Parts: sequence; C-alpha cells; structure tokens
Amino acid sequence: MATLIEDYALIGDMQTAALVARDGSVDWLCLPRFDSPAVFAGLLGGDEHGCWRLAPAAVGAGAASAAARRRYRGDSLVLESEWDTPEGTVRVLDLMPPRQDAAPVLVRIVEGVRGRVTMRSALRPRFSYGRVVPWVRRVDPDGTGTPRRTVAVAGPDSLWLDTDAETYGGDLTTYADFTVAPGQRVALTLSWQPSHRPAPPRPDAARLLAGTERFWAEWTARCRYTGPWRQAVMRSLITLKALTYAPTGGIVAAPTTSLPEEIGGVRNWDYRYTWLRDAAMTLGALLRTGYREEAREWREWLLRAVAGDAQNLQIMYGVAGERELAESELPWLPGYEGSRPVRIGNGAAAQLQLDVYGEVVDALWLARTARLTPGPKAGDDGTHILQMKLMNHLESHWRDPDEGIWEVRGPRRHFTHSKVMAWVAADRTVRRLTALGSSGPVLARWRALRDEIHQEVCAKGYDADRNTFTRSYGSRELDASLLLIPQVGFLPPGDPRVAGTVEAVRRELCEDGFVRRYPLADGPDRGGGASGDGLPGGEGVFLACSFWLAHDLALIGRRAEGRRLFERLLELRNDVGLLAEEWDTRRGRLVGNFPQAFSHVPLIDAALRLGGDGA
Ligand SMILES: OC[C@H]1O[C@H](O[C@H]2O[C@H](CO)[C@@H](O)[C@H](O)[C@H]2O)[C@H](O)[C@@H](O)[C@@H]1O
Repeated sequence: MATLIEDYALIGDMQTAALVARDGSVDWLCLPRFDSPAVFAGLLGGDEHGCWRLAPAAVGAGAASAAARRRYRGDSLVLESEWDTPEGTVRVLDLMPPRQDAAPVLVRIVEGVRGRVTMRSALRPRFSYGRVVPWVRRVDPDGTGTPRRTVAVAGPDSLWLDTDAETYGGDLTTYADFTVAPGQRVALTLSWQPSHRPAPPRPDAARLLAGTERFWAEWTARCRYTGPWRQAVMRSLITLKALTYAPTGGIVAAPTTSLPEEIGGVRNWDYRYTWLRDAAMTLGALLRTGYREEAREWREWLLRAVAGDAQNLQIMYGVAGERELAESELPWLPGYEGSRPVRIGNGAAAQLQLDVYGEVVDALWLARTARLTPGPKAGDDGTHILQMKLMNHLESHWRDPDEGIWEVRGPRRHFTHSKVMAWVAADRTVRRLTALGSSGPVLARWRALRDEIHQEVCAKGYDADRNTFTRSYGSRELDASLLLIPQVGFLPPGDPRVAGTVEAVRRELCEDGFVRRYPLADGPDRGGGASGDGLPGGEGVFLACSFWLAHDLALIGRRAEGRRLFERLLELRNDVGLLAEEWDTRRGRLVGNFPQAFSHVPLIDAALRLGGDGA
C-alpha cells in the first residue's frame, strides 16, 4: 500500500521542499525550485520513480518499517525520526538548510541512541519526474586519491552524494550500509548542481544543522501569537514560511502536484505556484501574527508580477512572477494510489476569477494599515497606481460571469462570492481614499460602485425564502465561500442573513460536521446538487471552509460551538501538525495537495478569532 498522505512530513529550504515518509523514504523533491522537475517522484508512483530511503537495515526482518516516533525539533523544520529495532534505537535527522547563494542540500544525519544499529541508505534519483535514470559514478574532484563522492548526472542536473559511509551500486540504486553506536553520528548529504558546473563543495552536515536550527529559532521568536493553540499556530506559520520562495517572496499553494482530491480520481492539480488569492490570505495571517517582513516581501513580489500588465491580471503566477503555466500530463507516472492523470502546470491560470481583485486590494489595505508602506502619501511605492489600475478594470468587468474561487471547469456563472469580493475591492478603495483625505468625484465614483455591487448581491445572490445567500445569482445551491461574508465585512455578523447562511451551510453542505465547498453532481452521497463543476468524481470536505465555519460561529456569538469544531479540525492534522487541502470522511484520510497553505491560513485566522485576540 502507498504511504498515506498524513504519513509524510515536510522539510525545505524556502526555495524547494521534500516530503519524508515515516519509513524514512524521501518520496518527493523538486530541484532547484518548488516547480522544477522532481528528482524523487515516488510519491506519484513507486520507488522506481525516485526516492531515498534511510532506515534500519533490519526493516522487514524484525524491525517495523515506520519510525516509532517522529517530531520536529522544537519550533523548527528539522525532522527527527526514531526507530526501535531488535539491535537498539536509532535516530535520523532530516533537514534542508536555508540557502544563501549555495547549492541546495538535503542533509540526513543518523545518530545512534541505544545498542548498535545497522542502517541502510538506498538512493534512487530519477530525474525529470521519475522518467530518467541518471548515470552514476564515484569521483574524486578534489584529487584526494580516493573517489569518495558519488555523482548522478542526466541532462541539466547533477546530484552529489557525500558520506563517510562506504557506498556501492546495484539495481540502479546507490547503497550505503553502516552501523551506529550510541552517540555516534553518520551524515549523508545530497547536493544539487547544474551538471555543467564544477562539483559543489562537500557540505559540513554538523554546521548546516546548527545553522538551520539557529535560523528557525530566530524566526519563530518573532511570532506574536500568545493564544491557547500556540503549537498549532506556530507549526502553521513555519509551514507557510517553508512555502515561501525566499528569493522573490512568492508563496506556493503547496509543494506538491497531483495529490488527489479523491483517491483514484482525476482531480489532481499542480499547486507549486503562487495564487494571488492564497498568497493574499497568507499575507493577512502573517501580518496578524507579527511577520511584517514576509508580508512586505510578498507585496514587492505582487508589484513585480502584476505591474507589467495590471489589466490582464492572472489569478496565479510562477514563484518569480512567470505567466506561462501551461497544463500538461505526465503519462509515465501512475499517480498517487493510481490517481491519474498526474499534471504539471495549471490551466486555471487562464481563468477569470473576479474575487482575486478583492483579495489583492484587501491585502494592500492590510499592508497599509500595518504601515508597511514607507510614507503616508499615495503613490509612494507603486501600490496606489496598481490599485487604481485594478479598480478601473474591475469597474468595467465586475458584471461578467467568471469561474469563481473554486476554479470550476464548467461554464462561467455569476458567483455570489466573486461579486462580494468585487465589493471588498471597492470598499477598501473607498477607505483608502478617505484615509488620504480625498473627496469629490473620485471618491464618489468608488462609493457608487461599492453601493451598486452591494445592492445587486443582496437582491440577486440572496434567497429570502430560505434566508441564505446562494452560490450564484438565482440558484438555490449553497457555497461555502459565502461563509466569508461576515469575515470580509460585507455584512455585520449580527445581520440575520449571516446567521441564516451559516445555518444553511451547516444543514446542506456539512458531512460529519465538516464543510464541503459546494454540492457535487456525481455520486450517490455527493449532495445531490445539479451543479457539477466540469469534472467527474467527487472530493473530500474542504478544510479551509471548515475553519471558516468555526470562525463564523465565533463571529456570530457561538464561540463554544466554534471552538468544538476547531478542536475537531486540529485532530485532523497529522502527527507533525500538517494538513492537506481536504479530508475524506469515509476513509478518514487527508486528501489533496500537502501541506496546503490554504488550510493552514484559516487555521491561524480561526485561532486568532476563537482565542479572543483576533484582528
Ligand atoms: O477544483 C478544481 C480546481 O482545483 C484547484 O484549485 C483549488 O486550489 C487553489 C489553490 O489552493 C485555490 O486557490 C482554489 O480556490 C481551489 O479551488 C486547481 O488548482 C484548479 O486547477 C482546479 O480547477
């Protein structure tokens, strides 16, 4: 059986990330960037698609394959896994040191704890998402007389394995067998380098470990959250930081592609890009917990990515602002538990999703209220001009149907949430201009737009008979994105239409107390709606929406219920505090890309609200 999604832990260097399974296998790693081709793609196939297993050699012959215990070392991204075997106990530290103009390195340090344990490292790099078996040889680039380094080369990539342990080859795999005694350490490092470049320096594992621990200790010390769920919030913040591409400030939605929203299904998407929606929401969570620098960097990223062509805002970009994200399939990969196709790129990049204007303008507003902008005057940093361009465009397009927050692949519609977010864009613009002391026709223009959108949404997106907002104009279906109405200030929490919508969502969209995004047409237990979303099959309950419900319950004065739901959601995190995009209630498993920023952001926001110190 494939490794469960919840059996993975994340390590990363803020340019890319790896997933490490409980059995000591690194099954996912793209190099050198989050969206580069994977060198280990076993996650979406088998060992033959690339992996690096490091575990006691006795696994299968007396020792359990999964580590008996694992955790992150304090508030860090250094993973610590321990195995108990008939020979003794052994610990493996896995980490990727934050990069500073150096080669990306995956560091694995084996520590003897009790007895003498024999370990086996089995390294199978497969470049180009598991397709290419590299040429592997032992080399001596430093002229020591002993070829101690192992290099794997194919096309543009080279990987360098360094270890003091003896290595040998067989079955297209590089092995190392060695024994550790208590207190003894054996390090293995894997560095990536463009294949035309000379050998990278041999990494000093102990120094890299110390530097990585120092980095995370300093970073986490900046957190201002002091509420009751500190551990969950801190792990979420560390995860968001790990998903931030440090050179540019772009934030990926998740480090994986094609982890299925339904096991065996086709809803498999590439999330290794920066969605304006997800990143804008991330900025809010970071600001509310004291992380101003990351928020500033993302705003700079936004200005660079969007400024060239603000009229043609894309809903997502590459981590450096790239616009070409063409979607394609990788037919040689069988997919996670057979969930095909495996896709790279994302066709949603070409969609119209009007809500993005609201999320971006709201993020700019938040950044300003947090005084990230250097001076008090409009135009100081380019964001004012950007905002005005976005607003001009929105003014002429907010009446258009779109694909909406859920990126449906069916026909465009007048999604109520999209219009609500268009209102948010107009509202924050009015607030901004008012704060700047504007008056007269410019302010009047945006006020008029704000009021017109509000009236239209309340007239066409609200079902008075059932006292609930609806998914799209004139439809009877519900949509969990409507839970955001009080959170973005479209209506005050005390408005009876808010409580009515919350109740309707609970009644019609909940499964085991958790929230589905919208009713799906397919399947007997899929809600029975006729909506469809252009895709066959179903999906799990959506974790972001479930956190939004907990958040809303606090807003409308039902804090105890909100807390209960929130605590249940925390139970869905895996043993190291990570969440995927969705939860399969029937199988009791995490599904979808992992770990997912869009789940960890509303976790933080709900914790702030429910703990009483919400912004
Ligand atoms: O369900 C269909 C769509 O699913 C993906 O989009 C989802 O993930 C995005 C990133 O977190 C999020 O912003 C969006 O709201 C979600 O619906 C996928 O990327 C799309 O291509 C797909 O159509």
